[in-house]
Amino acid sequence: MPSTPGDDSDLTNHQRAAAASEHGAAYRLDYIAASKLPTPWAVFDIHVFVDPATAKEHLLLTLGNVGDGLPVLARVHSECLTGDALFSQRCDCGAQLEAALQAIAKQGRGALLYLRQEGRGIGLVNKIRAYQLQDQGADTVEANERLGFPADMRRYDLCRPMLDHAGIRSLRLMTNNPRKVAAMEKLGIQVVERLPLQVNRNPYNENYLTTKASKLGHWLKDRS
Ligand SMILES: Nc1nc2c(ncn2[C@@H]2O[C@H](COP(=O)(O)OP(=O)(O)OP(=O)(O)O)[C@@H](O)[C@H]2O)c(=O)[nH]1
Ligand SMILES: [Zn+2]
Repeated sequence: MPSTPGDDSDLTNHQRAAAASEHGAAYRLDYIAASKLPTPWAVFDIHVFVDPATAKEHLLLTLGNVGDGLPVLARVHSECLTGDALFSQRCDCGAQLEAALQAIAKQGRGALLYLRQEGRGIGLVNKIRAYQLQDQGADTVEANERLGFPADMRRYDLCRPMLDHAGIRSLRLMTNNPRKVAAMEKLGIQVVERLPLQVNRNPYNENYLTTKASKLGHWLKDRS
């Protein structure tokens, strides 16, 4: 298992988080603070939480009254520094983030959970290592496996304290990932509707998206 200083991923975080929620106990996140987050599309409320098991910060953006018991238009988004902040076209993350915030703004009500689970949980350093293997011909799943990681190491039980904090019990979830829908339902969060979020298919992410559909089970149509 590769491990370097600054490698924030990985089995260590995963094991710490798993230990923290052992025996079916509710996952614990500490709520720290909230403020306003003006974006080009709406002024969101931003809430920051810290995971005491991993010291990772996780964010919840809300818009409007989401604690009224009605289903909430929502996106559960895993961190992708390259896509979300650096405009990478290797994946669809940045475009999905923007589209989700725009959809919530249009609705005037909704929530976005920004989970610091970079690289499907393997961390930034290992994601770039995985990209290097992909440059040599591996697909996104094979690259993870060659590095000694499972295809997807993310966990979603940390969503529950964030949703509880906002009083959210049911979702209209924007995702193409069946694991996210199943994970929410396992947490006791009802998914009343699953909304596809297919944006920015391009020559650089064509293979990545095809592999997501064939190996990770994503609901993706050929064209977006
Ligand atoms: N290990 C690895 N992670 C990647 C790669 N490309 C993108 N990622 C990560 O994959 C994750 C994508 O997360 P989400 O945007 O929540 O997407 P998803 O779970 O595929 O499902 P959707 O809800 O349909 O978007 C992020 O953590 C990215 O950093 C890759 O090639 N290898
Ligand atoms: Zn990405």
